[in-house]
Amino acid sequence: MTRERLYLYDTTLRDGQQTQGVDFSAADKVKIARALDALGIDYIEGGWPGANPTDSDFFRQAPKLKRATFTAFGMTKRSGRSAANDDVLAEVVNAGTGAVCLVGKTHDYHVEMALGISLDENLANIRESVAHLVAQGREAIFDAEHFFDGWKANPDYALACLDAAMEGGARWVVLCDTNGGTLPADVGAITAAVTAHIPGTHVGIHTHNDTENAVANTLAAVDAGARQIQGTLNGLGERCGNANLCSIIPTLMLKSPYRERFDIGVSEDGLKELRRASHLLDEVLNRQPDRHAPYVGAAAFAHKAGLHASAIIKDPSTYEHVDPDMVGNQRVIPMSNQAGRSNLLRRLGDAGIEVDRDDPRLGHLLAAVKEREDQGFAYDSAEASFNLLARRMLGCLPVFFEIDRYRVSIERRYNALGERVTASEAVVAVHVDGERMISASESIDPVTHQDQGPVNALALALQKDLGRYQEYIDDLRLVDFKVRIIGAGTEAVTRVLLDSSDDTGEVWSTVGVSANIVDASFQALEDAIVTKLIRMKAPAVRMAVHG
Ligand SMILES: CC(=O)SCCNC(=O)CCNC(=O)[C@H](O)C(C)(C)COP(=O)(O)OP(=O)(O)OC[C@H]1O[C@@H](n2cnc3c(N)ncnc32)[C@H](O)[C@@H]1OP(=O)(O)O
Ligand SMILES: CC(=O)C(=O)O
Repeated sequence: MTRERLYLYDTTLRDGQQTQGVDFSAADKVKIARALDALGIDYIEGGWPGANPTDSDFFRQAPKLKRATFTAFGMTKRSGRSAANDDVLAEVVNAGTGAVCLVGKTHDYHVEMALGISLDENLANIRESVAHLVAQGREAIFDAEHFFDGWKANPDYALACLDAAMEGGARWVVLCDTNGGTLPADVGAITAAVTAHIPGTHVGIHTHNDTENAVANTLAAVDAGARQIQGTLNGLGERCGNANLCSIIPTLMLKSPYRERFDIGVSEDGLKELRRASHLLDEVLNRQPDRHAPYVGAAAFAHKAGLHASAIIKDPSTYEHVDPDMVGNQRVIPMSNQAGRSNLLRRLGDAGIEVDRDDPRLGHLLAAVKEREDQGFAYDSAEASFNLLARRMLGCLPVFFEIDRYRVSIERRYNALGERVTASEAVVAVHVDGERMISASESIDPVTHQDQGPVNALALALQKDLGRYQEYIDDLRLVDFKVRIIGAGTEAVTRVLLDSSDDTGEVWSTVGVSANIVDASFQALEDAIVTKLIRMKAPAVRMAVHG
């Protein structure tokens, strides 16, 4: 079978920017465009030049892309003027990109209701706008807005809009499920009808995720002949999002029948960078990555149940649909009350702790994990705390410092401007190899001068002076903090999960459980610091007492 080329078109910087709460700066866009280019995306849509100052700025300082075609987005010309005299279109064309994508109406109702023009006038606007791009030497792409709904209402007219774009010289006509309500069988049937009329090598697909079917709809369109795929990183996009390229790309490369039939611009090495690109977007948006995202999520290859872990150790394919390494991800065998001995052994091996399968201490550790999970600890999320517990029970936990006591105070008062404010202070006393050190800290944000709360004050105090260990923890940062009340009434306890990081960019999670939220936080904090010291191979004062 001869292989065919599928083209990937990324609209993170345009449709992704239409997500509520997303507001890229021009610098953010440059960073994301570079990552997409490195990944092997064919077209990178940068935004709508002229629509807002950020997009205009971004196109002015457009990044030099190595292989992707940089694309500007706009709309077809308005009626009553020529394409050359339409000021909105002019700004789009003047951005000087190799390709230009214009959205145009293809649903007869929208033409008459939203644009208020005749159906023929709309066809002429599409044809002339596309021809104008081609006359300027640009690759022209036509985004056929509301195409599937339009087809259901009036297929002849929807198709006539595509024909008008093709007559104007469009390289691609892209079928858009703008409202995201079409289901895969309809997308497949309608796309097949289109590709029977216009060769699929000119047909693209743009789907929205309003029924959680954006990826399935995209694949249905490819099955029916579409050869350009529009989508976004992490499925960002208007309302519920667009088709997620982080799911589509590995599916095309690793799954039958796509891997046997198609080539895309992403190489095997590029595929390993997908997870990084996904996380880069989260970083830009200051969002926690979705742990359960297919292929790229931290839990995408996490095997919690004992039966799964036992078989995984014998052959990973027993519970994995692809090798995590191929998408730059890794297998995780978390510890939890679902775990058996196999989970435990695997997890210990990952942490560099070698134990014989028949070692009786394994049974004690397993029982301890299950008992502590019953109390509220969550070791499947807090791998670092699991490692510390295991080390303690197996007699290989280094002791660096010991907490003597801590104290936290919170005050609410009125400042000099008469505003109600809070102030948190903490004092921590630690012993390091016989030397007692006391540190105090208050928790004030240096920029906003706002109180950052008692846990932050404790963290600052604990990290302020650890004597000879101070140099090892200078780059330690707390990056996320989650609090959950477990149980109810007088039995309720607080669980705190803390994510920490350092200059390596790696993140580790720790957990604390107590009836007191500050104490639960302090436990998680102490585990985070001990983990950092172990990671840094800091010399221990001694080993913890076994068991
Ligand atoms: C399906 C999609 O997601 S397409 C992408 C949508 N993205 C955006 O809208 C974000 C960027 N848009 C904008 O910043 C603004 O809408 C602008 C700058 C483009 C236009 O702003 P304004 O001139 O103030 O118009 P406004 O946004 O109020 O309305 C859109 C106008 O475009 C017209 N229009 C809509 N689609 C088209 C089209 N395909 N071809 C021609 N005209 C169109 C509408 O009829 C309306 O005109 P009217 O005000 O005469 O009724
Ligand atoms: C063009 C586009 O974003 C849509 O129709 O959804």
